[in-house]
Amino acid sequence: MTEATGIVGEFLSLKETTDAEVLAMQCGDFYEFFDEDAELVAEELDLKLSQKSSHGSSYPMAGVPLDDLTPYLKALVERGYRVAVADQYETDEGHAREIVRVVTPGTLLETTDADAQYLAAVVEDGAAGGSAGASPTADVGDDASYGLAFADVTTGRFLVASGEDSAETLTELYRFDPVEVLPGPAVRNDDELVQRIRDRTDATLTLHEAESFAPKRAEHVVREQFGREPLEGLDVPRPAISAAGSILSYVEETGAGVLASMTRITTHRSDDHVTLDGTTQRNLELTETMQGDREGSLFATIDHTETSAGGRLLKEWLQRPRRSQSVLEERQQSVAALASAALARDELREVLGAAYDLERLASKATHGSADAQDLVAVRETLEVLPQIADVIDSDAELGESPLSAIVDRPDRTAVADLWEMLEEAIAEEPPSTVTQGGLLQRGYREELDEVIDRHEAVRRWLENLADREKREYGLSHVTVDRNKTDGYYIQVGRSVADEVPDHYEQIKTLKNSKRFTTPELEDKEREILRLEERRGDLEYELFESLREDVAAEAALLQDVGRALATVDALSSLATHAAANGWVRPELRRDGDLEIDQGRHPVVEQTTEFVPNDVRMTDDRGFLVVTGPNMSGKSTYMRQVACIVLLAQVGSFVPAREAEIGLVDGIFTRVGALDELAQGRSTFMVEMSELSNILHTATEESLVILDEVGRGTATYDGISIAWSATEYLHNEVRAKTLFATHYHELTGLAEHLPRVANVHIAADERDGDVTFLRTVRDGPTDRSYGIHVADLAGVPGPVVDRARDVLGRLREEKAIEAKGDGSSEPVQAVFDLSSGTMERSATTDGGEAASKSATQASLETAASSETDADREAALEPEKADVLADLEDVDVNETSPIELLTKVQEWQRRLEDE
Ligand SMILES: Nc1ncnc2c1ncn2[C@@H]1O[C@H](COP(=O)(O)OP(=O)(O)OP(=O)(O)O)[C@@H](O)[C@H]1O
Repeated sequence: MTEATGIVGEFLSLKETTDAEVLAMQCGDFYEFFDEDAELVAEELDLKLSQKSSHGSSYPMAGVPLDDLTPYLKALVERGYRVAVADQYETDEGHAREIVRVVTPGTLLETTDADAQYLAAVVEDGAAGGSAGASPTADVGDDASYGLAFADVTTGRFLVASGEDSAETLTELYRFDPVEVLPGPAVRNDDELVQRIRDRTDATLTLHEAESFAPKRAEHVVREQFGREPLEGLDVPRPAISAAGSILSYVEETGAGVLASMTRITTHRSDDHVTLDGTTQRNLELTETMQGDREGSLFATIDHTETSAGGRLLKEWLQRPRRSQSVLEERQQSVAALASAALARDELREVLGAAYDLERLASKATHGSADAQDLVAVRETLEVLPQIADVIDSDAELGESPLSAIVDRPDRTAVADLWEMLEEAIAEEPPSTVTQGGLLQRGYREELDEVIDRHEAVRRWLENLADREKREYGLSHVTVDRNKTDGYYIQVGRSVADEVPDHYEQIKTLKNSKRFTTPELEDKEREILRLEERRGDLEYELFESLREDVAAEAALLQDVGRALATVDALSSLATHAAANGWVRPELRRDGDLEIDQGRHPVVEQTTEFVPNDVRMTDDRGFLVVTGPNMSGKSTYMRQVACIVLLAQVGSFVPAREAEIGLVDGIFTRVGALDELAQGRSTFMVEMSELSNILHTATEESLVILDEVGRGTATYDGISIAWSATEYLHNEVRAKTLFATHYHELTGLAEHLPRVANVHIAADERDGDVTFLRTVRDGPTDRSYGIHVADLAGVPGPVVDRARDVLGRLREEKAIEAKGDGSSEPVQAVFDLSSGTMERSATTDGGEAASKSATQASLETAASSETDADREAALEPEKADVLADLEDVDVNETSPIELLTKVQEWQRRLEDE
């Protein structure tokens, strides 16, 4: 193919200069895509493809009108493409084109989504040594530390953070859920970490130039942006500065033009926040359900915010619960005041309804994309602040709450000044285009008023010209109009065309009329065109400078936006609390948890919920939760986690009364639906999550374990569950709720002092199980697994036999409990491989226990004689099934396999 020249050639050579996947190049009134790019956008965006020939070759071409680029850009970026935009400008020699912006997921300003849109950078601390080629357990134990920076170009938020190891770093990343991540030089070579970032976030990974991460250069860039002082006050770790510097250089390089909206740098300290890893956020369905729906998540349930900024903040609170009692109590005070002031709260929410997203508007103003309507939105939102303050002041309780300080934080005089400036400047209902005039108020600038007056005068002269001509020359059928080719003209009906005065110059003859001009009309035409241009230019100039004045107040707008969002988020919490009978929890430092009549915040919305108590104190910090399938174990445990989390958001909680010991982290290990979808082994995931918890949780953490060990053969499963319990109890000492089907674990309560059993009660009458959903102390007293088999129609003899087998297994399987030293361990030994009891050779106590277990097993064996008789009386197929049942080694078979076997037996029995 010959080298393309002309427009296609220009496109292809511009494309070579960028690493963006797609280039949109302005050609007059269109943005065009050529060649492969055209094919790609045609495919992705359903655009019509045409052909453009250049130098004997033909190239695919697609285009969108100039003003319509935004939605296409957005769609491409949301699909993960980086899109370069080249604009056209005039030069002495004609047109030239230049790439002005590369739009990427993290620098997309045109978002319509209310969520924060973070661009993140992750840098490994060089001093700590490389972790490239980290082991699969890099989640824990590797010694590299990391620096992180997060920027939201749509709101100007800029934060730095650090991660002690890769696990903490991933937790921070998940907390901010970035849309784009810039891995630093060492991080990008760490396949394991990169893979984990990909797994745990939906972010696009972008390789930004390595030099921008260089400590000296990064520090310089950061100081240029934020000044010297904030950095010194912040005590930001070195790799976090590198991360911050690279983000700033990236934002600058991609041409988003919003650097000025990044007015402050703040540190996000993980110590201030409750550790909440990605798995836990998913398990507790914080912002989306396990199925990925927003509806049904905790956030969707409690979100009654009126503004998108308020919703964004509330979500941030949920994702980043706090640990400081004073911060939380301050929020609680506001929620309490708002919850009891129903009328004032409604009023506040109504006023808030008129507020726009000021943080976003500030970014648009600095970027130069805010139009006059956006500035009206700024003005109207600034009005909201004093109105909110008035409502708060008018209610005694609200006035005394921290809400007053929240609305007083932004500089109210500066707000009033900015409001006044906009009020005087912007027209009442300006158009959305900024180049066609009508943007500004009369009286705003004398110079503009003069131009407008003259423009209006000429316009009126032209408007009245037809009437004047009719009157003066006695002409009927006269109109005055303008079009592109003829300019202004006087049009006279053909019948009277001969009666026109001499100074009329004919310019066109039409079928029924003739068009004329006059020297005076030509003068006026020149004048009006000049004035139109002048008015447009002047208005745009004034508007631009006004927009710059607004952009200069970005920090103020962010303050006001934040204050309004805070009031909105707090009102939302109060609204939900009032509507659902939630109470203010008492926050405690001693770690005790006492929830009276607690409910699950989401499940209670759709179900007649049976409230339950929770008591976890120093002497019962580990609850083994048992109960039949579907009885409500998971719900109960998640309810506890959600209540603690809500309390650490500053919210009220669904309970009659609650005392919440503050935690430093919430860890959960629940089913692994989503990992299954990613094709990873369930059991491997289960174990790496467990390992993570055992390493990371502390005495101040809350741990929720649902069915640990289920993913492997029963022996392994019980052993792991058992030893994890001992470790959590003895070493970690975290407050733990552990739901299990391994009845064996309930025995631990007798040997480990802080372990207590609770069970979810079920009532059985006439063969039917009724789930009572009530949590009671003590273990379940029967095996409902077999009961479920019974309910499912497994024949009576099989069920009976299963009960016997179970009874034997239980009695024989005594396992030594390893205590924390404060109580005597019980010792009994069951030879799992042979299925026989052997005497323990260790302690006296052990021998005694062992003996009694042997005794019990003998008794069971005796009673099974009758079963043998019963077997003999069965038909052959039933006997076969029974034989198979006996052959099954329960301890070497996973529950899934067992279930499959039961199904098969059922089928065989039905076939009979
Ligand atoms: N306290 C309650 N009041 C009313 N409904 C409840 C309560 N607790 C749980 N439920 C409902 O009971 C059903 C089963 O709950 P859950 O999944 O927690 O049971 P489970 O014991 O964990 O089951 P499995 O052992 O099979 O995992 C759910 O539909 C849940 O909404």
